[in-house]
Formats: sequence, structure tokens, C-alpha cells
Amino acid sequence: MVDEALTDTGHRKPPSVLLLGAAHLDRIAVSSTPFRLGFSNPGRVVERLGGAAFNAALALKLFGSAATLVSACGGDDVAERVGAELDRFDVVDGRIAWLDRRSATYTALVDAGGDLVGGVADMEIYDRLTPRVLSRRHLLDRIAEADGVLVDANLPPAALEQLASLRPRRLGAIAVSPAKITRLPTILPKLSVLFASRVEIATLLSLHSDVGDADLVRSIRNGGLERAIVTDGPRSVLVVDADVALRQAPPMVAAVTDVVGAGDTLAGVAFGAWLDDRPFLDAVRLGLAAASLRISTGLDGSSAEAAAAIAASLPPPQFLQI
Ligand SMILES: Nc1ncnc2c1ncn2[C@@H]1O[C@H](COP(=O)(O)OP(=O)(O)O)[C@@H](O)[C@H]1O
Ligand SMILES: O=c1[nH]cc([C@@H]2O[C@H](COP(=O)(O)O)[C@@H](O)[C@H]2O)c(=O)[nH]1
Repeated sequence: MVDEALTDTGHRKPPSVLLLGAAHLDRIAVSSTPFRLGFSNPGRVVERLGGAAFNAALALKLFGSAATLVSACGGDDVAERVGAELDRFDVVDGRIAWLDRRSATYTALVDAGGDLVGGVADMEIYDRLTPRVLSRRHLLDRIAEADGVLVDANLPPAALEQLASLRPRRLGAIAVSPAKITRLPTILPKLSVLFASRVEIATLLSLHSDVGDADLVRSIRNGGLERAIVTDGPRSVLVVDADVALRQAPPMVAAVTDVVGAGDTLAGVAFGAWLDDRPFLDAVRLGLAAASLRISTGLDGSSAEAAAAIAASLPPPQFLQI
């Protein structure tokens, strides 16, 4: 029998992932002393490319998947820089440009320990990714052909609903922020997996942020979600996979540079590994290892191998009877 997942050379074909969402410029201001809210803090500002879908796309690609990114950009230098970086990483560039508009930016304040103090998302341009714009024939074909589609909640609600109604083979979503996760409620039953932080999912499900695991797991299931990964910074993640619920500790990170992009990296790597037929928990453990590299050394061509070793040495999960 011919295995269609094999290429001419006998190697497995990498999973193909279509990502839809944000790709833009991040400005990250890191305080060099403990952050004093309401005051001026000494520090340094770094600029790098980011956006939830962009971060996930690069991570996916570095971990062996084929990635195509659909986003919105203006006619400016940021758009060119994003394009150059997608080329460099061999991510297929499916962005739609509005030449008379500005590309999006994200400005974050980070404290001396690498944690996020807060951020401002200037991202009006993503509202242009309407259902009509996303109905172009070649895009519909890409959605139908992809092994998985990963969206972020920067897309307007109507676009998210339309994508979900197209029934991609597997549909993952990245919550992005407490402000944007509120765009997801109507598509929850159509998601194969949701990646969210604890505060984001509590907002989505109208729960108190210190809700216990039993109530959280029940609410996730009652909300119609089949699978969810709930992150909580350095603390263990909650994994719900149909009727299995568990907690998995992430790797310890001694020196965090900044945590911006950790969740998207976890989402991209875990989604790609799952599409590559790994058991879901193994895919999550690999994603956690990738996130730990992203926030310490950064990701590069050697990260997939390094992450596999880190994932293998993680403590076993703790299964919850809920
Ligand atoms: N301070 C930290 N130390 C160790 N790991 C961290 C830290 N912050 C984040 N991580 C890792 O990144 C993952 C996502 O981080 P989190 O901050 O919860 O999400 P987001 O980046 O979406 O806000 C965590 O599950 C964990 O694996
Ligand atoms: O409304 C938004 N805020 C923030 C982001 C992006 O989220 C990323 C960080 O996400 P996290 O740390 O949750 O993985 C940054 O690159 C930032 O640009 C985004 O796409 N949309």
C-alpha cells in the first residue's frame, strides 16, 4: 500500500499549516530595574517582528512544518521587514496589503525579570480581513488543502466565524489577549484546540481568575471545546483533551530575557507536532520546551533538537479525575 504521507524520497511529508492573523512590529521596552508603575524606569527598547500568527509560523517552520501566513499589512517599512523575514524563514507569504495604510504595531513594557507589565496593540488594519476579503478563491483552496489551520483572535469575529464554517481539517486558535478572546465564543465547538492563558480563558468563560481546576475543566467542556491548553507563565499548564484532563509542568527557565511570544511559540510547535501525528500530550510537551527556549536563548535552527531533549526530561503529567 502506498503511504501518501511519504515523499518521493521516502521521507514523511511535513504537515502543512495555514496561519491567519497578526504579523507586525513589536517594540519591547525592558526596564533594567524593578518596574515602578506610574514612574519613569531606566531600560532599553528592542524592536523585532512579532504578532501571534507570525510568532507561531516561525516556530512551526523551525520545527519542521510547512507554513503559509495570511495577514494584513500597510505600504510601509514594517510590511517590507515582515516580508523579508518570512522569506528568510521560508514561510509562504500570503499577506494582503493596503498600500495607503499603516501596518500594525505592538508596544510592550517588560519588567527586569522579563515579565510583561502591559502592552498596547495598534492593530486596526486586521479589521480589514473581512469574510469578503478572505473569500478569495486561492485562499479557500489553501484552507481546504491544509492539514491544519491556525488562527489568532486578531481577526475580526465575522472572519473567524467564516473560517470555522469552512471546516478545515483541524482548526486551532490562539487567544491573543483577554480583550480579543471575547471574539471566540461562537466558534468554540468548531475548534480542534484552543491555546489560551489562564486569565484569557477565565475572561472567555466568565470565571474568576483563581477558579479551581475542576470548575475550569467543566466550563471548558460545557463551552463546547474539545481541546484546550491553558498556560500560566512559569506554572504548570492545564491540558484538556476530550475526557482527559491533566497538568504538565513546563521546563524551568533560569534567566528569562522577555516572555513576549512564549504562548504563540508553544501554540505553533504543539499544533505542528500534533498534525504530525504525535500524541497530543507529547506535542504539548514539545511546545513547552520550545517556549522555554524562545524566552531564554531565542529560537534558531538547532532548537528542534534541543527542545526534543528538554521535552523528554520533563516530569510526567499529573492526571486529574474530572
Ligand atoms: N517566567 C517563565 N518561566 C518559565 N516559563 C515561562 C515563563 N513565562 C512563560 N513561560 C512558558 O511559556 C508558556 C506560555 O506563557 P504564558 O505567559 O502563560 O503565555 P503568553 O505568552 O501567551 O502570555 C508557559 O506555559 C511556560 O511554558
Ligand atoms: O492584540 C494583540 N496583542 C499582542 C499580539 C502579539 O502577541 C505576541 C506576544 O504574545 P504571547 O506572549 O502571548 O505569545 C507579540 O508578538 C504581539 O505582537 C497580537 O498579535 N495581538
